[in-house]
Amino acid sequence: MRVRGHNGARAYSSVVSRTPAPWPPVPTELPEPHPDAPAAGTDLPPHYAFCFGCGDKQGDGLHLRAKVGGEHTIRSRFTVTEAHQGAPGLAHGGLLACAFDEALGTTVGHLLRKPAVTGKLETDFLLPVPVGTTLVIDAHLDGVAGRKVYASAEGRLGADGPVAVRARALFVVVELKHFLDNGREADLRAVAADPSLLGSRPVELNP
Ligand SMILES: CCCCC/C=C\C/C=C\C/C=C\C/C=C\CCCC(=O)SCCNC(=O)CCNC(=O)[C@H](O)C(C)(C)COP(=O)(O)OP(=O)(O)OC[C@H]1O[C@@H](n2cnc3c(N)ncnc32)[C@H](O)[C@@H]1OP(=O)(O)O
Repeated sequence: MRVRGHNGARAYSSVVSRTPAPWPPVPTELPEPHPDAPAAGTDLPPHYAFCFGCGDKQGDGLHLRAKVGGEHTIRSRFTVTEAHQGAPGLAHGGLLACAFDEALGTTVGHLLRKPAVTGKLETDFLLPVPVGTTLVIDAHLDGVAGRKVYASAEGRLGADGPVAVRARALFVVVELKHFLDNGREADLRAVAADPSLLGSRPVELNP
């Protein structure tokens, strides 16, 4: 059914339907884990100390912590603090989306051992997430089609709580050049001077 948006633009109601589209949207393969992929049970280090999602050097960041689950899964935890509010006592939806971007990106990066960036991220917010909650996010690598990598996740209010947020994303594998060409020079130099700022990297970064 066709509907009109508030600005008169023509749109399809299916765009905002709760009925999920097929996923992954294209034929994919599920690769064997990379030989250097961390084993089940491994606690993963922050991938970049200044990352808003996982970095130790971002005071009000999300401080997501991730642990490898099965061959294609990673479990992340994120505790919502006062700094993450959107409404009184409730997490901001954009920050929840950030947590899923991080959890999904960590899953793709660590299991495939390739640099990839988010091309598309969809989120379904099912329940409000109160300050003080630890969101437990189980992310799954769903399939690979060339450079395109599909992953999905659900987040619970505590390990055994109800599902509050679901997300799925397309990541696109890129060369390291992507970061070197586009990153701010001062930050690239800081990483070159102190490689420990990058907790995980497939190759040496030497700008
Ligand atoms: C510093 C080194 C780090 C290395 C680390 C590596 C491993 C270490 C382990 C772990 C890492 C751990 C954790 C990571 C944690 C968190 C991750 C957060 C990730 C982010 O937060 S990252 C920031 C936000 N992100 C961006 O900043 C991207 C901006 N963007 C671009 O840079 C380009 O846009 C790009 C590169 C995406 C594509 O550009 P491009 O020119 O290379 O390729 P192209 O356009 O041809 O797309 C190729 C195919 O993807 C399809 N495609 C693309 N976009 C699509 C869309 N939106 N919807 C549907 N399909 C799409 C095309 O349709 C085509 O499909 P097809 O091949 O079938 O035609």
